[in-house]
Amino acid sequence: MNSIFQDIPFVENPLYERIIDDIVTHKYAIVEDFFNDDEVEVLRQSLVDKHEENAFKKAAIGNRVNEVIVKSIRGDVILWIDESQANSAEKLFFDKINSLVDYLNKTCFLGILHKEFHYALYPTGTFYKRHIDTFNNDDRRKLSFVCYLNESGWLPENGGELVLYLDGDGKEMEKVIYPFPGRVVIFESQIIEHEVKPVNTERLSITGWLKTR
Ligand SMILES: O=C(O)CCC(=O)C(=O)O
Ligand SMILES: [Fe+2]
Repeated sequence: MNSIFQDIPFVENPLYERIIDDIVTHKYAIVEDFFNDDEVEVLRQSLVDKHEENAFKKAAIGNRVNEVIVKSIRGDVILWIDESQANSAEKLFFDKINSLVDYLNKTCFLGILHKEFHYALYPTGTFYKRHIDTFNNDDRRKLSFVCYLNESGWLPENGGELVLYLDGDGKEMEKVIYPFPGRVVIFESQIIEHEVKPVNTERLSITGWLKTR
């Protein structure tokens, strides 16, 4: 019998399978070249244009109910991205994100229903102290997602490393991750404490969360 639920063949995606494996095993995944050079370029240009239009705001800590700006904790400026108003760069961004989210939902029963993403620019000298991405009054964030949009040739001496604090058999272990362009880091929002070390030059990214409910 024909039905609209006729089997659409499920095609295994090796990259997504690897991401899922890494998250299940290590609580985080690092993906090189999730966005290729051209994609990074258009996304960076979109960030830079909006920043030049003065659309960015100082980032706060806490959520929208409960937010305060504390420069001794975080110094980046951000702009939330509205998917319904996406420009061509942002459409390309959400196409890739949505493809991964669909796959996660088909294979992992994570139940991701919502997402939220913002551009972030860390001016020279800024940082984001050690923290966790969920709030006392809201635990819907399941996966944190950071996508780096820096120019190619990012040097370790630029600083701005993302440090994940992991559990290495009862002993804390630091995983240091450089914000190389095209690289994406995904981690469990409710578990992984992390920080952004001080930057010695501007540092550009898109950060977001995949959420339940
Ligand atoms: O930019 C990064 O590497 C991480 C940013 C972050 O931790 C956050 O925005 O919550
Ligand atoms: Fe964070």
